[in-house]
Amino acid sequence: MTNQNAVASDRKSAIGVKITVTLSNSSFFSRAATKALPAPVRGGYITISRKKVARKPSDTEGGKKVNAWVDSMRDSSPTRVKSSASLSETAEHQTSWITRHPSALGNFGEIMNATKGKKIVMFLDYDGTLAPIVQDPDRAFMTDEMREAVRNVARYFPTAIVTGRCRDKVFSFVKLAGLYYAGSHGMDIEGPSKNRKYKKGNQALLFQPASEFLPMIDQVYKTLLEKTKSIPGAKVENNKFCLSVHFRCVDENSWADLAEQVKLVLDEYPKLKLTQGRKVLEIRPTIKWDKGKALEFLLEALGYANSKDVIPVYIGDDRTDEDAFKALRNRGQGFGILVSKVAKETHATYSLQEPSEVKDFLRRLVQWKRLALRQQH
Ligand SMILES: O=P(O)(O)OC[C@H]1O[C@H](O[C@H]2O[C@H](CO)[C@@H](O)[C@H](O)[C@H]2O)[C@H](O)[C@@H](O)[C@@H]1O
Repeated sequence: MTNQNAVASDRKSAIGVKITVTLSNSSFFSRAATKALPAPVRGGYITISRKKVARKPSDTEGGKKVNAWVDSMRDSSPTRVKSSASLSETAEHQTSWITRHPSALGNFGEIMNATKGKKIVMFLDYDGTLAPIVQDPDRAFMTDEMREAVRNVARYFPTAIVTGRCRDKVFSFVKLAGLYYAGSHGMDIEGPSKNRKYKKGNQALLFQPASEFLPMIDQVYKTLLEKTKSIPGAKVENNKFCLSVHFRCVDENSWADLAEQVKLVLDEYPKLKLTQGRKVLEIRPTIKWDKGKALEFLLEALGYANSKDVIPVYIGDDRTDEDAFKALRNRGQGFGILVSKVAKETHATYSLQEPSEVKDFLRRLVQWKRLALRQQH
């Protein structure tokens, strides 16, 4: 592991004064998976159906790549059940999936029994988890009730928002101080510092392992805006250390064209890579950093890197959240909860159907904690 340096800054934020952290050979970077993993799970999502959609000619490597992105994006956005899958097969599949990934609400007692005497640390994805998926990414607001649930959870448990979004943007949605915010898929982490290693007076933690990529990301953002402006519905979002190219409002027949434009731009930047989310292609630096690494980093910053008494709980809905679910499996500690109504291959242990169930889960967690505290006194 090379050093991960962030630039010192004295810019004030809602959370406090930021400081730089320099991590060198931190144990969590090199920790091998020591605990047995459950049955291997392949990444990605189960394809429920197919729809005819315009494809690029696939006789070139580039064409194949574009087709693969488009197919994969459709597979990762299984919003429609198609006639090709018989209803009974689908129902059977769903039942078997829910048996493997039972409801975190239905199994709340079992989960809480496993956490007894241990410190819960909460990790929450934003889009599709705290806020429902909507057409316009700029209007993906969380409800006041959800905000209240998160505020209460954070009163009792260290809580982090881990998102692909720009950190400032997600803060403007969540509007809660005292939490950790890991934006740009964990490439921009800020929050209160508990670990003395990271603490200097009242200063907070700031960790930006991809800061050297900022000028490149800005350049690509401008190029992508230009190259995609003629495709109706296409939207490019600047998430500071990464970019999102949105397909949600683009006609499916133009998906291949949009993907092709992204590919042509990306071809010029070998230090950037592409990942996929829900009707979105995400461009990010090739550094080995993701939501799983962010989770490990935050546990270390909280002083729990090697603790046996910590239960990290990660709730997320997207493919990029799988890195965090995997990190928990590798630690043999805590559990992931996938937010999904449909069967998806996942490393998460439990499931919840939608953000309103996430809110119910968070509320029950707070009630349980309050009861436990009352019983202690
Ligand atoms: O890590 P997350 O918090 O889940 O962020 C992932 C991406 O979420 C946003 O896009 C998604 O939500 C939008 C609003 O509901 C929706 O319109 C879009 O189709 C989804 O992909 C966000 O806009 C992206 O920048 C994030 O990368």
